[in-house]
Amino acid sequence: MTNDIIRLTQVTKQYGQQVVLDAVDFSVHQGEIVGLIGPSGAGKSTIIKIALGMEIADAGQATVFTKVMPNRKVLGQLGYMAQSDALYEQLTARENLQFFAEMKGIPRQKIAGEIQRVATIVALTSDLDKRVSGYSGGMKRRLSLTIAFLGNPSLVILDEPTVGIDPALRRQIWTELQHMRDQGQTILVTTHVMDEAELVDRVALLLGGAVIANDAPKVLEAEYGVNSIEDVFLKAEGVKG
Ligand SMILES: Nc1ncnc2c1ncn2[C@@H]1O[C@H](COP(=O)(O)OP(=O)(O)OP(=O)(O)O)[C@@H](O)[C@H]1O
Repeated sequence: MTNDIIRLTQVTKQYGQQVVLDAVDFSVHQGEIVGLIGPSGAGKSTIIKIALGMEIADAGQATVFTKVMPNRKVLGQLGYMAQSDALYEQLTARENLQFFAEMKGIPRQKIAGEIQRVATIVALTSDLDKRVSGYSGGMKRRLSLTIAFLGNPSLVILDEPTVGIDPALRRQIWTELQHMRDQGQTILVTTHVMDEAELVDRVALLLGGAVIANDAPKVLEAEYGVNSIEDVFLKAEGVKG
């Protein structure tokens, strides 16, 4: 389909004897929030890394914006937040943001305003001039999130973005993600927080190396005869296990 922003076709990935992804088909369409869920070790980060071209599939193919990955040109159009923070600890948050904004090619005269905009989303404006080494874990997650938002990329990929973030701010971040989606941006997010999985447009459940369910939360709940995505997850795991 032409509006596939991410498309994995028959992707297989093996580490040693362990088959993590087994001929997975998975796509994310323009202007939707897709939540990728699954038990720890199911291969969620591996899907993301293959989509980004950071890992190479043993078989199958990943495309982003119809370009076969890895492809450097595509990277400028997306924002990525990894599961572990990759920040310059000895610099302030503002200096980190300045560095990443320049890397992304944001025009110099727009950088200060852009830093203010993304810091406001995660309530970091009053801490921007502190060194990252003095940041708490949650503050570092929030800073990583702002880096992914810099420049309003058309595709945002977030690996466990709200770990260590308190409930009020978590809600604010989800409101922002939905706003971005309404503006036409595309978002892929992994989460262990099942309440968050209720907020996405489509949930993909990864289990046993395959995407075993892939639909709107309410559709999946009806299909499984339960009232929450948490129960879909538990029921699916129970059936597989
Ligand atoms: N570089 C690697 N070398 C060997 N095994 C790996 C490597 N990367 C991932 N794996 C294995 O692949 C499996 C899937 O890992 P992955 O990080 O994709 O899972 P996940 O679903 O993101 O887990 P979590 O929710 O705990 O973050 C795990 O069993 C992991 O140990």
